[in-house]
Amino acid sequence: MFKRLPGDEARNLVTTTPDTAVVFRPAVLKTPALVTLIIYGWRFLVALVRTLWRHPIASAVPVALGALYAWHGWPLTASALGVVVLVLLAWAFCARDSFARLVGWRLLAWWRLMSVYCRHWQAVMDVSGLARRINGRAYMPRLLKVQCDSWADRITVRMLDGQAVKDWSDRTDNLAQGFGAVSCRVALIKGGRLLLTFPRSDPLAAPIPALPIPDEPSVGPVEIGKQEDGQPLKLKVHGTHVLIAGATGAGKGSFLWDTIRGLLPAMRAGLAEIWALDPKLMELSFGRELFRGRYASDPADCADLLDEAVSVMQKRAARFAGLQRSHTPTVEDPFILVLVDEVAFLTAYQPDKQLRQRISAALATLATQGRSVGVGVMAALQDPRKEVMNIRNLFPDKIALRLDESEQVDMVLGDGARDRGALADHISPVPELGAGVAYMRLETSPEPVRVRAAYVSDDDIRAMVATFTARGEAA
Ligand SMILES: Nc1ncnc2c1ncn2[C@@H]1O[C@H](COP(=O)(O)OP(=O)(O)OP(=O)(O)O)[C@@H](O)[C@H]1O
Repeated sequence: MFKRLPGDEARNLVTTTPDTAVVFRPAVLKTPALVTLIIYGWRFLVALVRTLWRHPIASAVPVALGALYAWHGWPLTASALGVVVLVLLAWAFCARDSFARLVGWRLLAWWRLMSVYCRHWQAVMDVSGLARRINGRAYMPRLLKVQCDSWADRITVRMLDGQAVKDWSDRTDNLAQGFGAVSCRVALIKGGRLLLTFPRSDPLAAPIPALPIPDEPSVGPVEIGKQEDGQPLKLKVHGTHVLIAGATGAGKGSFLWDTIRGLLPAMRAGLAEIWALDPKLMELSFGRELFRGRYASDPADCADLLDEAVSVMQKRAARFAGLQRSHTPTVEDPFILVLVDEVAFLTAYQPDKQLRQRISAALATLATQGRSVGVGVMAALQDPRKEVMNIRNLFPDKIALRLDESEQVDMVLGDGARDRGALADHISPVPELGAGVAYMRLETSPEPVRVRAAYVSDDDIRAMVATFTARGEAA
């Protein structure tokens, strides 16, 4: 009561529910002034000790300067302050990273705490409906900590007793607007504590040019773009299956071509093969020479290629049985990535029922048994509905580019993904702003991550073909 409504205010409060005549009048307990003073004194002492304990250096500097001023007057204090500032500047100049880690981000966090979060906390909590007033008493979620890095502010919050993560994830837009950020992400740290992430800048705002082809042959994770915190986006393709969904023009082709690009050295070394299915005849045909004959566009040929992949997979499984439980790529048993552009052409829109069933069965077999023997599937499609792609749950890793409807987000990324901040239906349809931008949900982490794939242009593909095919090697 003291904390929220000091003095005599509480006695004047009357709360009524809007639709009934029920009236709450808080019971006011008169507290002696001495008790109030002791409570405030105790709180002050606790806060002081906590500050000294948590920030010994930051506390020591003003104390030392104050002592210097008291004993030696302002000239010596001003000189000492100047020295401190110079040392900090020299540190920032010479060792930027350590300065940022130990001083810069902490100062920024303090500044953001004071200037943004403390200042607007009560208003944002009240207006967004996350604070509660019961019988005249205010219950406010507690702001515990603010941390900053080069990309975002991360705020640790203690929820009110009885609140659910969903209460917060339903209000991410209110929180983002309230604190002047473009978006807000909510993640549970432990029971009752949440981490709110407010990005301050967007490293994905501009298209990313094609990344250099790696020097070393590797089957991944393949670097294909950037994550929203500015870190490289490395996509695991070996030992998993990846489903990519996005509306037309969302940039699905970038994910396919970035992956091919990253695997080129491994393909040249014989450690990887890409088997390409291109029923739309638009995307992968452009670099078909890269696939060394493992390319099909006609549905019947696609079915044959898939059956062949199943047969390789089953032979491997028979050889590996009892000897090894996971696959290591070798020239004899390379990693095979079956790449399917617009898989719905084969599984849903294919008029020949027999062919459709054959293709669906082969894809399901690969997706259920392939990853431990080094056969992976990466499939792209526009329409993620179950009628179109009934095996979408067999893909452990999922990527949602721009989608037309909010319900499609959970269809692609799994239940609750949109509540956790995967706003794939909000990605801009303007290619410069939104093409290649996606939310990715991996088997190993339920939190969707916003990413952008690098753009592999037609010229890049031509250069890849020229360098990595017999034509290029002969030249
Ligand atoms: N990663 C990217 N960064 C920037 N722009 C991109 C990116 N990927 C694609 N684009 C732009 O968006 C356009 C559409 O891309 P793309 O053809 O890959 O989309 P898609 O999802 O495959 O569409 P569709 O399903 O119709 O084939 C491209 O022509 C290009 O201009």
